Amino acid sequence: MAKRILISAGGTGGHVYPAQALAKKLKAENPELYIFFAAAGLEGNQFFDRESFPYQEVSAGYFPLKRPLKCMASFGKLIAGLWQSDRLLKKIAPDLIIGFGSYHTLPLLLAARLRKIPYILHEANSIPGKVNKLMSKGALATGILFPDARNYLKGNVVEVDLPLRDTLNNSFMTREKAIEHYSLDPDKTTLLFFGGSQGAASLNHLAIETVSNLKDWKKTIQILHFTGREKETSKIAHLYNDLKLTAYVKDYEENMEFAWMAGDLLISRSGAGTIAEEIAYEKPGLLIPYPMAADNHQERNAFFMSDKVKGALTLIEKNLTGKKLASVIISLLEDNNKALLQLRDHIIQFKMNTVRKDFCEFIKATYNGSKERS
Ligand SMILES: CC(=O)N[C@H]1[C@@H](OP(=O)(O)OP(=O)(O)OC[C@H]2O[C@@H](n3ccc(=O)[nH]c3=O)[C@H](O)[C@@H]2O)O[C@H](CO)[C@@H](O)[C@@H]1O
Repeated sequence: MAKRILISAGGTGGHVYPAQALAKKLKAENPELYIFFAAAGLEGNQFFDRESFPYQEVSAGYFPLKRPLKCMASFGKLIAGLWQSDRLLKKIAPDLIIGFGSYHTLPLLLAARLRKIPYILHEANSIPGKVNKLMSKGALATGILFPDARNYLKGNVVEVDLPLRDTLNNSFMTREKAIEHYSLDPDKTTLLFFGGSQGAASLNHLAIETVSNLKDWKKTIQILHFTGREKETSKIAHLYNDLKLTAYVKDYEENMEFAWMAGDLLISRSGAGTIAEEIAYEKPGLLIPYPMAADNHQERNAFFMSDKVKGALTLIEKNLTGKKLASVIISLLEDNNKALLQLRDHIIQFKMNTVRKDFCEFIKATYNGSKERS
């Protein structure tokens, strides 16, 4: 197996969390392994744990084709990033590079290709981003989470899992412990609201409008809400309080294992990480895709969960009001959560019928196979 691995991932939690989870898993299996992180946006990144791994910031820019000035500035950043990456690769001399997509990783992958260093990609979304589309041809392999992504990629494309943070594999966590942690009521159904790793102002607004229409259900439901927005947290907590609803509200949950265990119905964006965790924890969801996501990939992610897994419903934001969302929630909770439990059964069925390669094992097998062939 490779002795020196460089991982490139930057940006939001959806990219950085799985990259770090993979690094920790590889390192736990082989403490001798040298792992280095490099990408744009690592410095100051709230999701990247700068204590755990050596890293270097690399310049990169994105290319919004309708904004030529921005593209020109990005081109300068890309050239600078290529130069930095080339110096870094010379210094670190990795045997293998693993890229988690997005423009943050482009200079490093281009430099790897020029130096003929092998690389493996991970694509978490149903519709891959431009960098993975461009770079998949020269990759040893690309691991995908959603089957549809295959249609956009070249080379060896294999379905794998999304590495989850080790805290999410806590087998000692129970619903009782999690409910107690938030001082919630074990007999109520918990609606879990959050808007991805960065929060979503429109989802926060919708949550308020929705629960205002659920007043008659306050003996049955309670709310767990991570706003992602410091400024909005206390206002939202007060509103739930005024509605006399049992609720726990905070900006951001670092220990999502509590949230996933305490939640009974997820109401969130449809980022890849959210869906992977939703399946892992067998939690039915109401998924409201972020309408501005590149190529509308969140909508395709959500459709996978609602149409293939049948463990969630996809609700399109532009057609959605709090009243409508409340009526969907009620339809799931009627008859002692009958429809909610059906959604959960579908997730369990899906898990039983789906075997996914572990991305960590896949990397080792792919790298070793390539060495034997060369
Ligand atoms: C706006 C946008 O383009 N978002 C993208 C971004 O989403 P985003 O960064 O929101 O990522 P995901 O939905 O993939 O994952 C969210 C992660 O944040 C964690 N979490 C969330 C709230 C909280 O309080 N605490 C916490 O730890 C969740 O447990 C999960 O691990 O990357 C994803 C993976 O490429 C894409 O699918 C999304 O489309």
